[in-house]
Amino acid sequence: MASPGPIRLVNLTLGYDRRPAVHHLEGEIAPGAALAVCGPNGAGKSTLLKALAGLLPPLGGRIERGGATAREIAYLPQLVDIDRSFPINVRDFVAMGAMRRVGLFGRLDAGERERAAQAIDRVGLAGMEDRPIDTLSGGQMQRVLFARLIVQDQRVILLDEPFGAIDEATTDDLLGLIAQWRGEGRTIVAVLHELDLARRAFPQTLLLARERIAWGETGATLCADNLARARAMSEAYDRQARECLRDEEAAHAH
Ligand SMILES: Nc1ncnc2c1ncn2[C@@H]1O[C@H](COP(=O)(O)OP(=O)(O)OP(=O)(O)O)[C@@H](O)[C@H]1O
Repeated sequence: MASPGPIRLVNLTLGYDRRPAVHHLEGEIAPGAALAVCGPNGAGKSTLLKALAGLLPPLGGRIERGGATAREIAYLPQLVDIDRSFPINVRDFVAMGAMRRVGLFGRLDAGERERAAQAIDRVGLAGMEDRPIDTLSGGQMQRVLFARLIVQDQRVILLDEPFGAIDEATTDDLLGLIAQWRGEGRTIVAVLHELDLARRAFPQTLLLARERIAWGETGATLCADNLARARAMSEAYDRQARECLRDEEAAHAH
């Protein structure tokens, strides 16, 4: 892999319909870092990941991707956002990770097929290659999604709540894979709700509550003081948003 530069967030403001959801973020993700993004519900964590993946243009500021294009970044959305009704089996779904190399309608050569088979084996799903993905359990589906990430083989990997609804055994297996990716020098950014997982497996954490509360070594970032500030910030923001909404409704009523 070519040696990449850091990912830089420069005065980054993100939002929807011109309404900011994340304000004036500044920070840097070093190549090979494993960064957890934590914070209350609605803090803007998924919004930040979408922007890093190039799926949401900034309202202000910018993201510098250290020489990589957004397409060279692998992104795993939340499981609930993935449409599983598409009729496709495990083998073909995992092989789709090779799309950037072979093109949308390109033929998979023996090397790519072997790569997909190895990835399925690595996540512990050997023997399930022919299963349609809509018949998988939540944990099995998460393993399939990680297998597709292996095939994608990108140096930056973004994970939105990868351990959301999965049991301890699956979590441990997937944490093992993340450790392997780190050993290979890849950069990992993961939205995590369980702070203990961040403390266990991610040396760096960004604590987000619409803005940066803290960003640094995980233990120090997730101290009681910072967590209380994040909660207060988030509650104040929600209160303010509700008041704005009331004002808008009142304006409409007249
Ligand atoms: N597609 C959208 N259109 C409009 N507003 C959105 C959209 N997606 C998210 N938002 C708003 O942006 C804000 C941040 O949401 P986001 O999903 O990034 O938070 P989060 O930290 O990931 O939350 P959670 O922990 O609940 O998943 C919220 O107020 C949310 O309602």
